[in-house]
Amino acid sequence: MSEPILRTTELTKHFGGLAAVNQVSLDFYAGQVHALLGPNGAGKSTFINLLSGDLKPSGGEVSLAGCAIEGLSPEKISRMGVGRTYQKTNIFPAFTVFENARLAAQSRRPHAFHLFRHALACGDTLELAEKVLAMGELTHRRNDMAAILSHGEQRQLEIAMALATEPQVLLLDEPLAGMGATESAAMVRLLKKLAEDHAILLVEHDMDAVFAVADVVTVMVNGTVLESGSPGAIRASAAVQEAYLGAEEDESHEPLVA
Ligand SMILES: Nc1ncnc2c1ncn2[C@@H]1O[C@H](COP(=O)(O)OP(=O)(O)OP(=O)(O)O)[C@@H](O)[C@H]1O
Repeated sequence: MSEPILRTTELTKHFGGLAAVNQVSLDFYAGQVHALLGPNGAGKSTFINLLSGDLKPSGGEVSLAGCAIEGLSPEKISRMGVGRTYQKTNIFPAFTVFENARLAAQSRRPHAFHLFRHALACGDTLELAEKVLAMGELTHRRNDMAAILSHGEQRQLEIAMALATEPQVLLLDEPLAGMGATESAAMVRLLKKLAEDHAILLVEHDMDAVFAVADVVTVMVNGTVLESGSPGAIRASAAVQEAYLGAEEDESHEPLVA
Protein backbone atom coordinates (compact mmCIF):
# COMPACT_ATOMS: atom_id res chain seq x y z
CA MET A 1 0.00 0.00 0.00
CA SER A 2 1.16 3.60 -0.67
CA GLU A 3 2.33 5.95 2.07
CA PRO A 4 -0.39 7.42 4.32
CA ILE A 5 -1.19 11.06 3.65
CA LEU A 6 -1.84 11.62 7.35
CA ARG A 7 -0.30 9.72 10.23
CA THR A 8 -0.66 10.05 14.01
CA THR A 9 1.94 8.53 16.28
CA GLU A 10 1.07 8.06 19.96
CA LEU A 11 -1.09 11.20 19.80
CA THR A 12 -2.19 12.19 23.30
CA LYS A 13 -4.34 14.91 24.88
CA HIS A 14 -4.79 15.36 28.62
CA PHE A 15 -7.45 17.58 30.17
CA GLY A 16 -6.15 17.78 33.75
CA GLY A 17 -5.99 14.18 34.91
CA LEU A 18 -8.14 12.85 32.04
CA ALA A 19 -6.44 11.29 29.00
CA ALA A 20 -9.14 12.17 26.42
CA VAL A 21 -6.88 10.83 23.64
CA ASN A 22 -4.25 8.39 24.77
CA GLN A 23 -1.36 7.33 22.51
CA VAL A 24 -3.42 6.96 19.36
CA SER A 25 -1.43 5.82 16.30
CA LEU A 26 -3.44 5.71 13.05
CA ASP A 27 -2.79 6.07 9.31
CA PHE A 28 -5.12 7.75 6.80
CA TYR A 29 -4.87 7.14 3.06
CA ALA A 30 -6.06 9.07 0.02
CA GLY A 31 -8.98 7.29 -1.60
CA GLN A 32 -10.34 5.96 1.69
CA VAL A 33 -13.10 6.85 4.11
CA HIS A 34 -11.80 6.07 7.59
CA ALA A 35 -14.64 6.13 10.11
CA LEU A 36 -14.05 6.77 13.79
CA LEU A 37 -16.65 5.24 16.09
CA GLY A 38 -17.01 5.09 19.82
CA PRO A 39 -19.41 5.78 22.65
CA ASN A 40 -20.00 9.34 23.86
CA GLY A 41 -16.87 10.70 25.49
CA ALA A 42 -14.55 8.21 23.72
CA GLY A 43 -12.34 11.05 22.46
CA LYS A 44 -13.41 11.28 18.79
CA SER A 45 -13.95 15.05 18.63
CA THR A 46 -10.81 15.67 20.66
CA PHE A 47 -8.88 13.55 18.15
CA ILE A 48 -10.24 15.58 15.20
CA ASN A 49 -9.46 18.82 17.04
CA LEU A 50 -5.86 17.69 17.50
CA LEU A 51 -5.53 16.98 13.77
CA SER A 52 -7.04 20.33 12.73
CA GLY A 53 -4.99 22.38 15.21
CA ASP A 54 -8.05 23.47 17.23
CA LEU A 55 -6.38 21.73 20.20
CA LYS A 56 -2.66 21.38 20.95
CA PRO A 57 -1.55 17.84 21.78
CA SER A 58 0.01 16.95 25.15
CA GLY A 59 2.24 14.44 23.37
CA GLY A 60 2.81 12.46 20.18
CA GLU A 61 3.05 13.44 16.53
CA VAL A 62 0.88 14.22 13.51
CA SER A 63 2.44 14.18 10.06
CA LEU A 64 0.87 15.33 6.79
CA ALA A 65 2.64 13.93 3.73
CA GLY A 66 5.69 13.43 5.94
CA CYS A 67 5.69 16.98 7.47
CA ALA A 68 5.17 17.41 11.21
CA ILE A 69 2.04 19.53 11.79
CA GLU A 70 1.22 18.89 15.46
CA GLY A 71 0.81 22.11 17.42
CA LEU A 72 0.52 24.36 14.31
CA SER A 73 -2.36 26.86 14.12
CA PRO A 74 -5.67 25.78 12.50
CA GLU A 75 -5.14 28.35 9.70
CA LYS A 76 -1.71 26.95 8.86
CA ILE A 77 -2.91 23.33 8.98
CA SER A 78 -5.89 24.26 6.81
CA ARG A 79 -3.62 25.90 4.21
CA MET A 80 -1.33 22.87 4.26
CA GLY A 81 -4.18 20.66 3.10
CA VAL A 82 -6.43 19.58 5.96
CA GLY A 83 -10.06 20.73 5.66
CA ARG A 84 -12.67 20.19 8.33
CA THR A 85 -16.31 20.63 9.27
CA TYR A 86 -17.75 20.94 12.76
CA GLN A 87 -20.65 19.24 14.54
CA LYS A 88 -22.57 22.51 14.36
CA THR A 89 -23.33 23.82 10.86
CA ASN A 90 -21.09 26.78 10.14
CA ILE A 91 -22.30 28.83 7.15
CA PHE A 92 -23.41 32.44 6.44
CA PRO A 93 -27.22 32.07 6.26
CA ALA A 94 -27.90 35.61 4.96
CA PHE A 95 -25.62 35.13 1.92
CA THR A 96 -26.30 33.14 -1.22
CA VAL A 97 -24.87 29.68 -1.65
CA PHE A 98 -22.38 31.03 -4.20
CA GLU A 99 -21.34 33.89 -1.90
CA ASN A 100 -20.67 31.38 0.88
CA ALA A 101 -18.40 29.40 -1.44
CA ARG A 102 -16.69 32.57 -2.70
CA LEU A 103 -16.04 33.82 0.83
CA ALA A 104 -14.54 30.46 1.75
CA ALA A 105 -12.36 30.47 -1.38
CA GLN A 106 -11.24 34.05 -0.71
CA SER A 107 -10.65 33.94 3.01
CA ARG A 108 -8.73 30.70 3.02
CA ARG A 109 -6.10 31.87 0.56
CA PRO A 110 -2.88 33.36 1.98
CA HIS A 111 -2.87 37.19 1.97
CA ALA A 112 -6.54 37.16 1.03
CA PHE A 113 -7.07 40.73 2.11
CA HIS A 114 -4.04 42.24 0.41
CA LEU A 115 -5.71 44.43 -2.24
CA PHE A 116 -3.27 43.92 -5.11
CA ARG A 117 -3.05 40.20 -4.64
CA HIS A 118 -6.81 40.07 -4.14
CA ALA A 119 -7.40 41.75 -7.53
CA LEU A 120 -5.05 39.32 -9.22
CA ALA A 121 -6.59 36.33 -7.50
CA CYS A 122 -10.20 37.35 -8.09
CA GLY A 123 -10.73 35.24 -11.23
CA ASP A 124 -9.15 32.26 -9.52
CA THR A 125 -11.37 32.75 -6.50
CA LEU A 126 -14.57 32.76 -8.56
CA GLU A 127 -13.44 29.70 -10.48
CA LEU A 128 -12.58 27.90 -7.25
CA ALA A 129 -15.96 28.83 -5.76
CA GLU A 130 -17.74 27.36 -8.80
CA LYS A 131 -15.59 24.25 -8.59
CA VAL A 132 -16.31 23.55 -4.91
CA LEU A 133 -20.03 24.14 -5.40
CA ALA A 134 -20.00 21.56 -8.17
CA MET A 135 -18.05 19.15 -5.96
CA GLY A 136 -20.63 19.69 -3.20
CA GLU A 137 -23.44 19.08 -5.76
CA LEU A 138 -24.97 22.49 -5.10
CA THR A 139 -24.51 24.34 -8.39
CA HIS A 140 -28.27 24.28 -8.98
CA ARG A 141 -28.74 26.17 -5.68
CA ARG A 142 -26.02 28.78 -6.28
CA ASN A 143 -28.33 31.84 -6.25
CA ASP A 144 -30.47 30.79 -3.27
CA MET A 145 -29.94 32.19 0.21
CA ALA A 146 -28.11 29.66 2.36
CA ALA A 147 -30.79 30.10 5.04
CA ILE A 148 -33.46 28.45 2.86
CA LEU A 149 -31.46 25.32 2.07
CA SER A 150 -32.56 22.09 3.71
CA HIS A 151 -30.48 20.88 6.65
CA GLY A 152 -28.81 18.30 4.41
CA GLU A 153 -27.96 20.90 1.76
CA GLN A 154 -26.50 23.19 4.43
CA ARG A 155 -24.19 20.34 5.48
CA GLN A 156 -23.25 19.88 1.81
CA LEU A 157 -22.48 23.60 1.60
CA GLU A 158 -20.27 23.37 4.66
CA ILE A 159 -18.33 20.54 3.01
CA ALA A 160 -18.08 22.58 -0.21
CA MET A 161 -16.63 25.45 1.84
CA ALA A 162 -14.10 23.10 3.45
CA LEU A 163 -13.06 22.07 -0.07
CA ALA A 164 -12.09 25.67 -0.85
CA THR A 165 -8.63 25.12 0.65
CA GLU A 166 -8.22 22.31 -1.90
CA PRO A 167 -7.45 19.88 0.92
CA GLN A 168 -5.93 16.43 0.65
CA VAL A 169 -7.58 15.39 3.92
CA LEU A 170 -11.15 16.08 5.05
CA LEU A 171 -12.09 15.80 8.72
CA LEU A 172 -15.88 15.51 9.03
CA ASP A 173 -17.47 15.65 12.48
CA GLU A 174 -20.95 14.07 12.37
CA PRO A 175 -21.94 15.31 8.89
CA LEU A 176 -25.12 13.18 8.94
CA ALA A 177 -26.41 14.34 12.34
CA GLY A 178 -30.08 15.30 12.22
CA MET A 179 -30.67 14.01 8.67
CA GLY A 180 -33.57 11.92 7.40
CA ALA A 181 -33.10 8.86 5.19
CA THR A 182 -33.13 10.71 1.85
CA GLU A 183 -30.65 13.36 2.99
CA SER A 184 -28.39 10.70 4.53
CA ALA A 185 -28.36 8.72 1.29
CA ALA A 186 -27.37 11.88 -0.65
CA MET A 187 -24.57 12.61 1.84
CA VAL A 188 -23.29 9.01 1.65
CA ARG A 189 -23.15 9.34 -2.16
CA LEU A 190 -21.27 12.63 -1.83
CA LEU A 191 -18.77 11.16 0.65
CA LYS A 192 -18.10 8.21 -1.64
CA LYS A 193 -17.42 10.57 -4.52
CA LEU A 194 -15.15 12.85 -2.48
CA ALA A 195 -13.22 9.83 -1.18
CA GLU A 196 -12.03 9.12 -4.72
CA ASP A 197 -9.42 11.84 -4.37
CA HIS A 198 -9.31 12.72 -0.66
CA ALA A 199 -8.53 10.98 2.58
CA ILE A 200 -11.69 11.32 4.69
CA LEU A 201 -11.84 10.94 8.46
CA LEU A 202 -15.49 10.52 9.36
CA VAL A 203 -16.80 10.75 12.92
CA GLU A 204 -20.40 9.58 12.75
CA HIS A 205 -23.01 7.94 14.96
CA ASP A 206 -25.21 6.77 12.05
CA MET A 207 -24.07 3.14 11.81
CA ASP A 208 -25.89 2.36 8.56
CA ALA A 209 -24.12 5.26 6.88
CA VAL A 210 -20.75 4.36 8.41
CA PHE A 211 -20.91 0.78 7.19
CA ALA A 212 -22.20 1.90 3.77
CA VAL A 213 -19.32 4.25 3.16
CA ALA A 214 -16.27 3.30 5.26
CA ASP A 215 -13.21 1.47 3.93
CA VAL A 216 -11.64 1.35 7.39
CA VAL A 217 -13.33 1.59 10.79
CA THR A 218 -11.56 2.46 14.03
CA VAL A 219 -13.36 2.10 17.35
CA MET A 220 -12.19 4.26 20.24
CA VAL A 221 -13.07 3.74 23.88
CA ASN A 222 -11.81 5.91 26.75
CA GLY A 223 -9.33 7.73 24.54
CA THR A 224 -7.65 4.62 23.14
CA VAL A 225 -8.06 2.52 20.01
CA LEU A 226 -10.03 -0.63 20.79
CA GLU A 227 -9.99 -2.02 17.24
CA SER A 228 -9.14 -0.80 13.73
CA GLY A 229 -9.82 -2.72 10.53
CA SER A 230 -12.21 -3.43 7.69
CA PRO A 231 -15.94 -2.91 8.33
CA GLY A 232 -16.41 -6.71 8.28
CA ALA A 233 -13.68 -7.27 10.87
CA ILE A 234 -15.12 -4.56 13.12
CA ARG A 235 -18.64 -5.99 12.91
CA ALA A 236 -17.28 -9.41 13.87
CA SER A 237 -15.12 -8.17 16.76
CA ALA A 238 -16.19 -9.48 20.15
CA ALA A 239 -14.40 -6.61 21.91
CA VAL A 240 -16.32 -4.03 19.84
CA GLN A 241 -19.65 -5.76 20.42
CA GLU A 242 -18.97 -5.79 24.14
CA ALA A 243 -18.02 -2.10 24.22
CA TYR A 244 -21.17 -1.18 22.29
CA LEU A 245 -23.52 -3.46 24.17
CA GLY A 246 -22.19 -2.05 27.44
CA ALA A 247 -22.69 1.53 26.29
CA GLU A 248 -26.04 0.71 24.68
CA GLU A 249 -27.62 0.43 28.08
CA ASP A 250 -27.47 4.24 28.42
CA GLU A 251 -29.01 4.50 24.89
CA SER A 252 -26.36 7.04 23.90
CA HIS A 253 -26.05 5.68 20.35
CA GLU A 254 -27.29 3.12 17.90
CA PRO A 255 -26.35 -0.55 18.21
CA LEU A 256 -23.51 -1.74 16.00
CA VAL A 257 -25.55 -4.55 14.51
CA ALA A 258 -29.24 -4.10 13.94
N1 LIG B 1 -12.19 21.16 26.66
C1 LIG B 1 -12.32 20.12 27.48
N2 LIG B 1 -11.99 20.23 28.79
C2 LIG B 1 -12.10 19.16 29.62
N3 LIG B 1 -12.53 17.94 29.25
C3 LIG B 1 -12.86 17.78 27.95
C4 LIG B 1 -12.78 18.85 27.00
N4 LIG B 1 -13.19 18.40 25.79
C5 LIG B 1 -13.51 17.09 25.96
N5 LIG B 1 -13.34 16.73 27.24
C6 LIG B 1 -13.55 15.40 27.81
O1 LIG B 1 -12.75 14.52 27.04
C7 LIG B 1 -13.45 13.27 26.83
C8 LIG B 1 -13.58 13.01 25.34
O2 LIG B 1 -14.51 13.95 24.81
P1 LIG B 1 -14.85 14.02 23.23
O3 LIG B 1 -15.80 15.18 23.05
O4 LIG B 1 -13.60 14.03 22.46
O5 LIG B 1 -15.61 12.64 23.02
P2 LIG B 1 -16.44 12.15 21.76
O6 LIG B 1 -16.05 10.74 21.51
O7 LIG B 1 -16.28 13.10 20.64
O8 LIG B 1 -17.93 12.20 22.31
P3 LIG B 1 -19.33 12.55 21.53
O9 LIG B 1 -19.63 11.34 20.69
O10 LIG B 1 -20.29 12.72 22.66
O11 LIG B 1 -19.11 13.80 20.72
C9 LIG B 1 -14.78 13.41 27.55
O12 LIG B 1 -14.64 12.83 28.85
C10 LIG B 1 -14.98 14.91 27.65
O13 LIG B 1 -15.76 15.25 28.78
